[in-house]
Amino acid sequence: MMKKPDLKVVLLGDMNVGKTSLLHRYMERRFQDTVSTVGGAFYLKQWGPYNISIWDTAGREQFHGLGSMYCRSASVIILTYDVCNMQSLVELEDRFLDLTDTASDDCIFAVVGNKIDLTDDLEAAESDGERLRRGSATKLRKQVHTEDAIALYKRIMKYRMVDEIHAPAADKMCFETSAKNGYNVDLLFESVFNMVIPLIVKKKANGPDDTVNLAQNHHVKKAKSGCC
Ligand SMILES: Nc1nc2c(ncn2[C@@H]2O[C@H](COP(=O)(O)OP(=O)(O)OP(=O)(O)O)[C@@H](O)[C@H]2O)c(=O)[nH]1
Ligand SMILES: [Mg+2]
Repeated sequence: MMKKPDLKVVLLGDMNVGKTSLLHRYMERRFQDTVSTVGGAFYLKQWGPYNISIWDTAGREQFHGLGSMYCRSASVIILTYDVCNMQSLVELEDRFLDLTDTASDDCIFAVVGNKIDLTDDLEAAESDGERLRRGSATKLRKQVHTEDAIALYKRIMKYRMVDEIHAPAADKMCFETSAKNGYNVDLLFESVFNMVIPLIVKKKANGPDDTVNLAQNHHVKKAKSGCC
């Protein structure tokens, strides 16, 4: 019998930023064609003795109403934007941040700039061979800089009323990734998993009723099948 998840991780962000691709890369170790997500989907990840559910949400406006339900009791929210699209960062604050009101009080936030392979910013994001084959003329300009993401992270902490001294350091919680070539993808998920383990331990010590609520999961699944 499957054990119920010990905690919940939710990916949020505008359509087309690469949420589904990041999850495929992490869970299936590959980059493949995606279709724009309808409603949401979840994966289960075994992390040491713990079961973590990872929820992929739809960025499309029409599914916006589901967002706060997906975030309910979440321990980690991964806010994802596209480094070549400033508007996708702006949307995180304007459209997605208030959906996280339903997350756990001690929820950890990560801000993730995906598609770094499309920019010249990070030579490490591709191999020499790839760079030679492609040539550098086709690279896009990076529109969102690390400092923009760090500033957003700090505003998120303010919004959540988390004292900066108690929050994980901004530079540790802002990542730049490529679902396409895998750059920083494992680092992202492994960092947040390691960070929430103390929270799992604390929740377990507080008794089973304080862990992920089954009734709530049931609710989410019903909603999911309803809209697919
Ligand atoms: N170059 C590049 N393309 C990417 C990367 N990640 C995703 N893409 C492409 O961007 C498009 C959107 O990716 P998805 O993963 O479907 O985006 P999403 O955030 O799940 O979108 P919604 O489900 O509509 O919210 C697809 O064409 C992907 O192939 C990346 O790291 N680099
Ligand atoms: Mg998707």
